[in-house]
Amino acid sequence: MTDQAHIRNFCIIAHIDHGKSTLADRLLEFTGTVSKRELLEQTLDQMELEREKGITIKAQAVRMKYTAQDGQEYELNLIDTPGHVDFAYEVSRSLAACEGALLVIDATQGVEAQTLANLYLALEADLTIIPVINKIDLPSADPEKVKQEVEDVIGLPKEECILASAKEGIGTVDILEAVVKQIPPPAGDPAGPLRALVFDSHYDAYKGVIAYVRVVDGVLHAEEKVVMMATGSATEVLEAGFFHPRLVSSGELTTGEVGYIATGFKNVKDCRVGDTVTVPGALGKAQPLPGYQPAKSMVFAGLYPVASEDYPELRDALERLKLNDAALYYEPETSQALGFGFRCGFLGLLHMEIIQERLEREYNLDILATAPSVAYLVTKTDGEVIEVDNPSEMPSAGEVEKIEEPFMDISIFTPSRYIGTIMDLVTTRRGIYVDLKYIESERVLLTYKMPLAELIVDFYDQLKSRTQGYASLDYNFAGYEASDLIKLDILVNGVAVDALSLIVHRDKAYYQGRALVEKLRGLIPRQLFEVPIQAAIGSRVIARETVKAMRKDVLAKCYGGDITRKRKLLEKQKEGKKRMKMVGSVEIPQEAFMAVLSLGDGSSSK
Ligand SMILES: Nc1nc2c(ncn2[C@@H]2O[C@H](COP(=O)(O)OP(=O)(O)OP(=O)(O)O)[C@@H](O)[C@H]2O)c(=O)[nH]1
Repeated sequence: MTDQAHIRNFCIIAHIDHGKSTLADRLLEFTGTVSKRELLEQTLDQMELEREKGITIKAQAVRMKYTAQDGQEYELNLIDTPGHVDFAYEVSRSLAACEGALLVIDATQGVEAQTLANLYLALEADLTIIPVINKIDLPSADPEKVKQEVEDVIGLPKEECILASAKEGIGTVDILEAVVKQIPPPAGDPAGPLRALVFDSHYDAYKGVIAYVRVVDGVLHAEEKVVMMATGSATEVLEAGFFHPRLVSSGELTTGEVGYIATGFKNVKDCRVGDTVTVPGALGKAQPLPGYQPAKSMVFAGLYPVASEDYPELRDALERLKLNDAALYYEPETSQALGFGFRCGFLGLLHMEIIQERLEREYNLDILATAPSVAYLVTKTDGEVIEVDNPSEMPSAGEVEKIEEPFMDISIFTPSRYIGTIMDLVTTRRGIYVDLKYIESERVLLTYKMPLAELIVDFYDQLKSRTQGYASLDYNFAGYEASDLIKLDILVNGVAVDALSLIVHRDKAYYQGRALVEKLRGLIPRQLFEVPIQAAIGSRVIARETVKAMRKDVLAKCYGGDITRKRKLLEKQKEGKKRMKMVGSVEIPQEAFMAVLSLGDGSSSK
């Protein structure tokens, strides 16, 4: 047990790639928590996918012992926060478990969109901020310029910046000393009723749900009965302890400490991020810790097995993923075109991508995904308000009074030479200009309001390509607003394909309809007969293209001679078929369902 005066709880926040994980590794190594060799096995980012994508998805916590220059030993808890905006709520809960944050800024890049986004979250959580300018070993590092940015943009005195190289271990001691001296110790009530904040949780096949907790008041003991204040779920703590960096069972966690409890719950939904752990006796007396929010899906898509007999496997896989991911939402859905599948809700596009990849890689499933959609609020003429997250379920125009869609506040950091092309991009995406602020002579912060539906259709890729990768983006939900939206149907061979319907702005409907049928003509393979592809609003066809009938047998090319070539060709064809769906009498490939994602903007400058 450590008294609160000798505990420091902190996290590292940074823009992607500014060196958060490398700095964490250096701190763990310097304090002897892990050896260099163990570090190679990557301790903080555990999931394979995280490593490959180079991002941190799940927050975790590690305890270190550090003897400071004042001769005293401190317990330092480093809480790792997810780095992507899709997981902003999880970030905010991890921050709520800390008293301070190291704000890492790349000395060659300066302040970026997520540096500020994370900083604001940290300030909201009332954390002490220690600015660290990292990568000063690089020849292109310009620490003086970045210091000035810290003063001008972030508002912290530039003298407070610690210069560091996480790669070479420069500045490590300065950082640890600053953590001890500047970050306040926890100030909970040791005698009060138990209150512990769940800032992350995951499902473990042997121990059930493991919750990562910060004890705010009181003491948490193993074998004690506990209750979750928000969900009401009750259980007995099977084990309590901390990460060092592997699980160390310690029997209890005292006031101010960070660690884990094995809850025995079978599903993370019993033990949600943001919930408060307490003891049954304190219910009604102790207030829940502030900030609990159920996860809210922002992006929706249909997931269908390519082979319909895989449906039960897909259901089981989603069920298992959900055990570990309270933010994943799904329900059965039937599409005329695609058969039986699931409507899924995700926190954002990255979340969706991760789930899709896990289904394919860990569960070996071939999945067909429909284009992502947002949730629309539709007021019908009879006054009823419904939520529609699947374009094919949009009521017909005659029944609709108004449609509201989610808008986001977006901020873009960019060198000023790209202002023109970004403005152009954002405007074609129905963005509304809010502000332009010079960060320094050649860098600006642009803010806009923009529909989420426009953001999820390759906006980020467009932004990156138009700015040679220099711009950085951050966004937050702003609220629902009414827009002039209509449903665009796509007919293949005279049949409306429900999974290809989309909701578009009236002004863009004609352009998007044209672009989509043109694109589909290139994607839908030739059949034995001619296939018309049409875009329609209600019963009015606004665009048409035709896929010509197939003329030659593909094998004709081989002159009937070389059998191995023939076999190769057939195999290649089979491969190409993997992600095809028969819709009526026409085969439609996966790419067709995603075609809407790469339609471009109808703007000239690319
Ligand atoms: N030269 C140099 N490279 C560094 C330093 N710190 C980190 N890097 C490199 O920068 C890259 C990104 O570092 P990470 O620690 O993975 O960055 P991160 O902020 O954790 O990234 P995310 O997990 O994606 O948020 C890696 O290739 C590191 O090796 C440094 O001090 N000097």
